[in-house]
Amino acid sequence: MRYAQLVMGPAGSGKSTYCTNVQRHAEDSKRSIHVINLDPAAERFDYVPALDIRDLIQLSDAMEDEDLMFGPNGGLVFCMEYLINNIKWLEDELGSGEDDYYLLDCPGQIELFTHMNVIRTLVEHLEDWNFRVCGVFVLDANFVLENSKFISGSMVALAAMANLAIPHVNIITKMDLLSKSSKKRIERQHEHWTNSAAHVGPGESTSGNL
Ligand SMILES: Nc1nc2c(ncn2[C@@H]2O[C@H](COP(=O)(O)OP(=O)(O)OP(=O)(O)O)[C@@H](O)[C@H]2O)c(=O)[nH]1
Repeated sequence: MRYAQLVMGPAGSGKSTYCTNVQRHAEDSKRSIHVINLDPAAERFDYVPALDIRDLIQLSDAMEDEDLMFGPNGGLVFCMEYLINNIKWLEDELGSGEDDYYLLDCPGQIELFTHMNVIRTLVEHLEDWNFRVCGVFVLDANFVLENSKFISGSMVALAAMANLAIPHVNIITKMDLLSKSSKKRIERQHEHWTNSAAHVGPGESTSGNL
């Protein structure tokens, strides 16, 4: 069995930083976690990638093609579909190791996860190659401080979870940038949800205001 975390979330939410820190944490405890860059538009990241989609295709390849004439979003979707159409490249690069652990650092285009098939197809391939895949949805702490952003962030995470149908974990990043009082508010609310969820019965609902 092999393991993979599909690290997704809006642009700039902290996906690459999460991958870097998890990889470093693993190194500190003498374990090896490989990171794959799946963003064909990535310019820089601090981890050492075991694999990089840019060795297969880069966003500029799609955008500079005079026949395709893609803009940034269309170009990115084209690159991800190109990966799926050339999935043998990924299969060969991954080889057939046992107990390997990978983090897949995905692009920030949220539609890839919420209502397109491309990432779901990628997950199906990984499962065929004996991977157990978990979704890790990374969300900036600002998304949980304001009610409207909280609803939007929760809905996007939920849509990704429903579309991909794999075990799913949400992670709030940039907590260090919050004031003490904002952190306390989030902690209080989290406690409220955890307690409510523990006591809620079938057909009942839980609610709370931030
Ligand atoms: N203070 C702080 N900064 C963070 C944290 N996580 C990420 N950042 C910063 O936020 C910025 C974006 O982080 P990335 O890890 O590149 O975000 P990303 O989701 O990979 O971005 P895209 O690949 O563009 O979608 C960088 O400047 C990071 O240093 C965090 O937990 N705390």
